[in-house]
Amino acid sequence: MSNAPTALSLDDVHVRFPVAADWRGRPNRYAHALNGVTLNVRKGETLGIVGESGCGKTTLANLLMGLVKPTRGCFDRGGASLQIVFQDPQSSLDPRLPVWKLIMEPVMVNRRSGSRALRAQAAVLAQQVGLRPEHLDRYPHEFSGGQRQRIAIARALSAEPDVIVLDEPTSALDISVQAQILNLLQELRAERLLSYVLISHNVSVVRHMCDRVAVMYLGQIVEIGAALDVFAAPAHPYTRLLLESVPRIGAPFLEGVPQDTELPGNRHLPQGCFFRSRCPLATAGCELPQAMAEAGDSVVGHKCRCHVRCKKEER
Ligand SMILES: Nc1ncnc2c1ncn2[C@@H]1O[C@H](COP(=O)(O)OP(=O)(O)OP(=O)(O)O)[C@@H](O)[C@H]1O
Repeated sequence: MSNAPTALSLDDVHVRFPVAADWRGRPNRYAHALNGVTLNVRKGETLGIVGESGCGKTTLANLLMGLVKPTRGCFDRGGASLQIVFQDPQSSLDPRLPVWKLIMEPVMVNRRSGSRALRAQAAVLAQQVGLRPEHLDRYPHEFSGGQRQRIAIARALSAEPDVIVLDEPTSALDISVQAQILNLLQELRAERLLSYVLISHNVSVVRHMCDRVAVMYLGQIVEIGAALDVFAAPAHPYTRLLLESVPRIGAPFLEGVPQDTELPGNRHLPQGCFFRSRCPLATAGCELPQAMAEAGDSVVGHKCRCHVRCKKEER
């Protein structure tokens, strides 16, 4: 997998959103959602994106789907076609359309096939995702959450994408249904040689599904590597805390972080390492900007953005 060709790549991508304007209406304050993301997605892999709320995961998904443009840097789709599966199938499916039209909608805009041919195609896709022929003429409200997500997956497949962005694809589903949907996604990836970008705050879903994982903090990737390596030996202090923190009601997301430390906002980006103010390993050297460099475990492709935890920096 590490030698697989690249499906798409991002080079030093920045995205900022205007959040305030001067008296002439010109933006003068920004939310810095992505701050230099460099990343490639390989053909046939599942790349996981993890990080706490507000780190830029949705902005990254929207960028991949062409819904937001980089303010700086380059996004090269390399000719790949992309589709997305959203978290909540309840709101992502048009309630007025029957299942077969929902499934074929992404291609109906471009193709002039007759409705009989489209329906036949929908039947094949429905069967591949575990729906039955009699489901084709029903409407979304007649289905359970898991079945609706199967419809959303069939819909994404109908456009024959190279890459599917999975934005929290199972977090709206009952635990018992989550595994079925994840297994279905795994089977479809193998059958169709798809690439997935799996965005999730659920570390165990990423561990189960992904070949590689990228950890985001305040719009930057702070660690990337084979999922096995990152989970076995997390290098960046943020990743360590993220993996150690067990979500509990009322508990802070990062339990190892002292509670009197300030969470830096993305309107005034910190100098140096973005995680510095919350980091248990912070030293004077963290006041300098941190570059991605090989993590100290000598595993090829395992990189992190921390001078304390890296072999040497690639400046
Ligand atoms: N359209 C927008 N206008 C202003 N700020 C935005 C906009 N979209 C995102 N942001 C800001 O950019 C940052 C990243 O947001 P994003 O939604 O990408 O994070 P996230 O990791 O997906 O969070 P969550 O898991 O809560 O959805 C946040 O601080 C957010 O407030």
